[in-house]
Amino acid sequence: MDYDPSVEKKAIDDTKAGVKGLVDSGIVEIPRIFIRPSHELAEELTRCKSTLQIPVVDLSGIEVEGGRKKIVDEIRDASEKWGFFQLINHGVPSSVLEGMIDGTRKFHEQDVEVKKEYYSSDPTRGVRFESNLQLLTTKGRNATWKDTLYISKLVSEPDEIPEVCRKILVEYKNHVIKLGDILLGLLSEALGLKPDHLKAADCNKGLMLACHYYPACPQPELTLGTGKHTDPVFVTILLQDQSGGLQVMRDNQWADVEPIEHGLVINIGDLLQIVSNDKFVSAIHRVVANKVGPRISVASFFTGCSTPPKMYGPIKELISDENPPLYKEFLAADYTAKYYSKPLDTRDLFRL
Ligand SMILES: O=C(O)CCC(=O)C(=O)O
Ligand SMILES: [Fe+2]
Repeated sequence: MDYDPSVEKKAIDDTKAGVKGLVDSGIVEIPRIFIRPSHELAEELTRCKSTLQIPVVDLSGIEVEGGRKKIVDEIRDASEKWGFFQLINHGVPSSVLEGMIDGTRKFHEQDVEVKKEYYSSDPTRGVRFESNLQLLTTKGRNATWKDTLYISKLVSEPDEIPEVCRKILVEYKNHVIKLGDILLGLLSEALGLKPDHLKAADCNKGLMLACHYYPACPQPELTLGTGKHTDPVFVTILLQDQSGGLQVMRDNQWADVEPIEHGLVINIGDLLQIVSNDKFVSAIHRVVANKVGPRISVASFFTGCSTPPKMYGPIKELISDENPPLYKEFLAADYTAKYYSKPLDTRDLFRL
C-alpha cells in the first residue's frame, strides 16, 4: 500500500499532545514520518565530525578601557567565520535563565488537557503549541522529535501567555530585549557602522520566542530533534540546558555546541547575512535526537517584522564598486513566508 505521510501527520496532530504524547503512550518505535530519508542516514555515517568549538565572548569587560573594542573584534571574527558564538557575563541573571528553562518544562509537562487548548498550526496565532512547524506544507521535510510553544505577541497581550510560564517568560523577554539592543550595537560596530545602525533599521523588532522541548527518543539514530536549517531572522539568542545536541556546520563538518552553564548562544540569521552583503554568515545548524531527555531550549528570534514594515537589502554603507550588492530589497515578512515554502538554503531567495 502507498505510504501517505499526511495521514500519519493528521493522526498525531489530532491527539494535540505532540511528540511528548507519543512518548507518554509508551511507543518503542518511532512513526515513519520521523524517519530521515535513507540517503541522509547513509551520509551521516560517512561525514567526519569537527573537533572545533564556536568562540566564547565574555561581555564583562564591555565598560572597561579597550574592552568594547576587543569584544567587537571577537564578535566580528566569530560572525564572519562561524555565524555562531557563545556569550558569557551577558547580564541576564542565572535565576532568570534557570527559571525560563523550568517554565518551558512546566508548560510541556502540564496536564495535556490544558496544553491542548494552545495546540494550533495557525502561524497568525500569537501563542501556540505545535509539534513540527508547518510540516507537510513543505515538500521534502520529515518530522523531527520536538514540541514547541511559540510566543510572538509578547508586548501587546501578556495575558494570552500560558499561566504556568507567564511571569518568567515576561521577565526573560525583558532581559532578552535589553541584551538584543547591546548585541545589535556590537554587531553594528563589527560591521564598521555607527552603534545604533541596526537598531535604527528596526532589526530588533518582531521578537518571537520558541520554547522547545525534545523528549527522550527511543530511536535517536533514525531522526533529528531539529532538522538542519538557517534562521530566517536577524539574530537569534538561544538558551539551552546542559543536555547538548546542538550542532553547527563549519567547513562541511558538524561541530558540537557544548553547553556552557548560564551562557547564551548567539547566531546570525539570514537577514543579517543579507544586509551585511555576506560579510557575516548565517550558518546551518541542527539538533540531534537523544535517548535521554527531555532537552529544553528557548530560541529568541529578532525577526525584523516591524509595523509599518521596512524594506531590507544590503546596507548602503557596505556597498561599493568592489563590493556590489548581492541581494535585492524585500520585506522581512515576505522573506519568512518564502522561507517556509522551501526545504532549505533560502538565503539565495533574494539574491540578485
Ligand atoms: O534547540 C536548539 O538548540 C536550537 C533550535 C533552533 O535552531 C531554532 O529554534 O531555530
Ligand atoms: Fe535555528
